Amino acid sequence: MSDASRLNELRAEVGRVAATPLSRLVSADPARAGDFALKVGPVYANFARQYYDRDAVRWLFRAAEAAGSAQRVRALFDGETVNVTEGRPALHTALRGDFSHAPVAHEAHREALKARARMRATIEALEASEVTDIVSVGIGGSDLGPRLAVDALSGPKPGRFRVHFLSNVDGHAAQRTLAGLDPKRTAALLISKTFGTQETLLNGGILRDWLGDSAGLDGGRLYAISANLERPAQAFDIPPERILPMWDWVGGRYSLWSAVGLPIALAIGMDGFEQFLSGAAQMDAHVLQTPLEGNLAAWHALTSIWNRNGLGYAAQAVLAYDERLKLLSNYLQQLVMESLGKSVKLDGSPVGEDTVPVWWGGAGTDTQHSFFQALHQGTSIVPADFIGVVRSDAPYPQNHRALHANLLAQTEAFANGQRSDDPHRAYAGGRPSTTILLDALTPASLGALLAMYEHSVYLQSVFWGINAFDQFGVELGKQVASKLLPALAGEAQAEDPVTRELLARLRG
Ligand SMILES: O=P(O)(O)OC[C@H]1O[C@](O)(CO)[C@@H](O)[C@@H]1O
Repeated sequence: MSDASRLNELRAEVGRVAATPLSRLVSADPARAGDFALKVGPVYANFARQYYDRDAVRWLFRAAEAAGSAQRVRALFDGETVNVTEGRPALHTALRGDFSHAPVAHEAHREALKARARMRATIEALEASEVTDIVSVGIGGSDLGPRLAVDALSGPKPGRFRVHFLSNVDGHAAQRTLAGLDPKRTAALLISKTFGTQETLLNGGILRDWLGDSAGLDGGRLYAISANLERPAQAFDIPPERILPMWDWVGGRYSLWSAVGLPIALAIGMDGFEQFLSGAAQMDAHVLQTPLEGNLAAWHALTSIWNRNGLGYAAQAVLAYDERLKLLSNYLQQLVMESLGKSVKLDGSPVGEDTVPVWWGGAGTDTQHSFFQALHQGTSIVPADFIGVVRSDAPYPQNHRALHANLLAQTEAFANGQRSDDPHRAYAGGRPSTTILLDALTPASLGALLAMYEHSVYLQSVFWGINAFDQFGVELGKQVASKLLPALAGEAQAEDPVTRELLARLRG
């Protein structure tokens, strides 16, 4: 079926469904409250408040089947060249489990195990040293996942190490990160798949100089994690035993499961990191082995397609009702928007449908007091993923009950709205949401949740026929920035007249 006829069919489904308000769809079919829900290990997800009905869901699964979803998932796990524009596989699943007999995937898993052994040895060496603080230097995929997991999983009691993150090229970031740290008790991890990223090289240089002589060949407190094993040695004199590998078959935003996750393992221990991987592997096994209709990632992906292409919603919110998950939306922004922010298909032809919506979010209940007004009464409808945690280890049960009350209240209010004779006080309702609940926030449940999102992203890319694993869109800005560096130093002029004017202002 062509993209155009698929889109026409989808719109016909939407036209039929949208004739009935969301609240009435639910009240007419109350069994959907349980039927539109799945539980995979520690992750429960309920899609009953999405604005579709059973026939629409059936249509979505048929369309996903026709797009070859099941075969493409197998191809991902088998290490086929799913990243066609860069000619390589995307084997993040091999970092978590041995799912395939295909030699390339199997070999990748063996490499991952070897790297894990090196991570463990590195942690033991650091534990035996006087180091108390770790500064993780990296950006994008070399930062957001580890930063989220460390923030989410570090318990209330201090661990063996305090882990800090430095990403932004703005020198204030380095200044703030280093303030209060003792170079003699700090180790730095320079994390960069390419080891060519401007921010990481500049901040890495600051760390090397700040650590001073003791970080040199015999000091042992400057580490690198990279797929480029030569550059850290050349540019930073880091010896091979302090360079941990990653590989070109892992995308940056899918790399937190590799040695890029060393900050996580330092914060929660290597055993905790292994549990994080096991949780992801549990989700992998589910996604690989479960037919689409019972497949959590497929439900999530098809819901996103319905909201984007069917209902035409241009934004998506992720609202974590757990303070420890406040960085989840930052992480998902890169995962989703860098993967799906494409307008051409694998063969270079234009995509026939809209692709990724704008993803953003934050933590409830704070966000209720910032942007929820617009979500309740604004003219744009923004579907939302609400994430909650069933069991809390916080010592204030009354707060946890209040948190849950707010989570439930918001999804209900979004869906059902409330009539009023006063238009200012009326709530239209019809705002769709998915509620995702983790049994508890543990390394395993977080791993499973993030793997679910990864697979949802991949399945959306399969539906649209786009490549989820390249990111050429971010290159142009980098190229222009490097051309402008001489102009900022006063050694050249900018060609673009507006840039010239702004440059004059910036140079004072
Ligand atoms: O790990 P690296 O090579 O420093 O790249 C950092 C990030 O830069 C990007 O290439 C683009 O911003 C991301 O995809 C990547 O995660």
